[in-house]
Amino acid sequence: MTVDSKIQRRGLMLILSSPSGAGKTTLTRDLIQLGDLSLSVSITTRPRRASEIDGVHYHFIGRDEFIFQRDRGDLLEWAEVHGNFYGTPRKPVLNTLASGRDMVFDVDWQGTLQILEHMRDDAVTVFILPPSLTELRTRLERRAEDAQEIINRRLLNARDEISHWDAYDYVIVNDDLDHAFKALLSILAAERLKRVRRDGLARFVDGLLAEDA
Ligand SMILES: Nc1nc2c(ncn2[C@@H]2O[C@H](COP(=O)(O)OP(=O)(O)O)[C@@H](O)[C@H]2O)c(=O)[nH]1
Ligand SMILES: Nc1ncnc2c1ncn2[C@@H]1O[C@H](COP(=O)(O)OP(=O)(O)O)[C@@H](O)[C@H]1O
Repeated sequence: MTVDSKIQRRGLMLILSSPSGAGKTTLTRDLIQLGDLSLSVSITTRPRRASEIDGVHYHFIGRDEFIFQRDRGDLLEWAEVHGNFYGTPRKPVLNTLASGRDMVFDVDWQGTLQILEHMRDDAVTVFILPPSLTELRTRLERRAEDAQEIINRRLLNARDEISHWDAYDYVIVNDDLDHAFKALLSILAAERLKRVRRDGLARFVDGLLAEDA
């Protein structure tokens, strides 16, 4: 471990948004496999897809339970997307960031704006664009996880989601997956080095200046 990498800092919130099918879940999965970021597991009222595991991809809950948790103030943010409720449990986020570990969030533009309102300094926002809407349809159909009617609804919502692209710090066009992933890693690497995040820097510099060299 280098001296630089040992300087203490608070965890950051890497927030990814995109229209459905642009590749957020794939990019998030690849990031988590690196092992040094945690995924914020949302609660949702959406039915589970065949490939999804309860508690890993989402916590799948009923509408009444969602409203109960929301009204009790358990959520950092929440939104209704494609007719379902989604929300980010607050406690795991605050604990993880305080421990210095970074977190990845897959939330829509409404959730992103709510997080920015309260936690701007911790957040890094990235919008993922598809190379074209035709390719977006192809990806949703090839993924084959949703009924045609649900795919159509997601495509209809895509223009609205995309219209919020300019609220984000970074934008990546996910044409080639490898290229998009590398771009994401560059963003993460640079953001981890930001002076304002590194609480331990002042102490390190004090130590440097006090040295009797
Ligand atoms: N605001 C908010 N949006 C979420 C949350 N979890 C997921 N979403 C968004 O909900 C939308 C639908 O997600 P999902 O049902 O997994 O479908 P997919 O995007 O087609 O894989 C996406 O835009 C997600 O980013 C959350 O906790 N809060
Ligand atoms: N760059 C890419 N080129 C081709 N297919 C991709 C690319 N990125 C993702 N996909 C595929 O597109 C589909 C939708 O991706 P997914 O990550 O589920 O999107 P989202 O989470 O944004 O809805 C998946 O089948 C995924 O394997």
